[in-house]
Amino acid sequence: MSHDLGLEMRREAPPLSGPLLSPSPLPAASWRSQMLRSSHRFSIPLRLGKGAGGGAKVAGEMNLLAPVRRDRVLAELPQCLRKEAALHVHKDFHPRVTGACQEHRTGTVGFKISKVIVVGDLSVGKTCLINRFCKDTFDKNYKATIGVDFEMERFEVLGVPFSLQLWDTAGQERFKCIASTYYRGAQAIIIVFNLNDVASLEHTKQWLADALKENDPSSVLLFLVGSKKDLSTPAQYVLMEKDALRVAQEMKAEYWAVSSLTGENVREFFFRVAALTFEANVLAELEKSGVRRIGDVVRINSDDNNLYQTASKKKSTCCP
Ligand SMILES: Nc1nc2c(ncn2[C@@H]2O[C@H](COP(=O)(O)OP(=O)(O)OP(=O)(O)O)[C@@H](O)[C@H]2O)c(=O)[nH]1
Ligand SMILES: [Mg+2]
Repeated sequence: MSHDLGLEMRREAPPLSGPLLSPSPLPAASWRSQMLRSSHRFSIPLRLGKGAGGGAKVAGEMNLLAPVRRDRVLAELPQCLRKEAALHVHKDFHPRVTGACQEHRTGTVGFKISKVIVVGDLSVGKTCLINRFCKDTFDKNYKATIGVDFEMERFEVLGVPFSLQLWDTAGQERFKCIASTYYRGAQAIIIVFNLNDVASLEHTKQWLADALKENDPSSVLLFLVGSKKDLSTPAQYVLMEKDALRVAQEMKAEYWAVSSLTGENVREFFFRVAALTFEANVLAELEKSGVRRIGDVVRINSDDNNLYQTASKKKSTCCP
C-alpha cells in the first residue's frame, strides 16, 4: 500500500532495505526517464520497514544521467542570514576545499548524495518549503505528509557535482514513528518552526533530540528555520527572532527565516545547506585520504610471503 494522501507525486520509490535502496521495481528505462528531471519527489510506502540511508543507487544514476540545472551552480559560498547564529561566518569556502576542487582531488564526493532531513511540528510548512525550492510551487491548502517523502536536488559546487536528498517528514504525532525510522544517516538536519507560533519553536528542542538519537551529533549540520515570515509584522518578527536566535545558539544551529509563500530566503537557505554540506564532505574526504596515506602505506617487499604489507605491520616486525 502506498500513501498518496495529500501528496502531488507520484511515483512510488523503490523499497528501502538497509542503508541502500533495493533494486527498483520499475524497468530501468522507466526510472531513467524519471531521472532526466533534475528534481524528483518520491513517496515512501507505509509498508516499508526500517531503512534510512537510502538513495545511493538513485543518486548514482542521477549523477550519470541528469545535467545540473544552470540555476543550481554555486561558484561562491552563500552567506549566512545572521552572524549571531551561523555554522561559520567565513566569506569563502575553506581554502583546502577550494584547492581540492581546483586540483580535482574531491575523491568520491561528486558521486555521493547527502541526506538532509526536515523535521518540525505539523503544519509548520516543511512540505511547502521543499516544494518552493524544488518545484517553485506553493499550495495554500494543508495536506498532511504521511510518513515521509523525499526529493532529489542536484547542484554543482565549485565545479563538482553534488546531490542532496531532502527528506520531508510528517509532523503529526501519529505518523512520527514511521517518519523517525528514516532519520538515520543524515548529514544535515533542518528543524522548522512557525515564526507565528511560539510553541512550535519550543518544540524544536524535542525534534532535535529525536533526530540526534539516530545520528552523530558531532558531524551533523543543524539548521533552525522559522517559516511563514510573510505572516509576521516587522515588530512581531523582531520579537520572535530574538527567541529563535537564542534557541539556535543553544542548539549550535544556523538560523534562517523564510517564506514559502513569497519565496523570501528559500533559495538562499537551500544553497547555504548545499554549500556547507559539500564543504563538510570534501573536508572529510581529504581527512580520510590523509589518514590513508599516513597509516596504510602499501609496501612491496619481495622477501616477504605477502607482497603487500602496510607500513605499520612492517614496523612491528622490525622493532619488537
Ligand atoms: N502564509 C504562509 N503559509 C504557509 C507557508 N508555508 C506553509 N504555509 C501553509 O501552512 C500549511 C501547512 O503547510 P505544510 O507545508 O503542509 O506543513 P508541514 O509542516 O509539511 O505539515 P505536516 O506534513 O503535517 O508535518 C499549508 O496550508 C500551507 O499553505 C508560508 O510561508 N506562508
Ligand atoms: Mg508535510
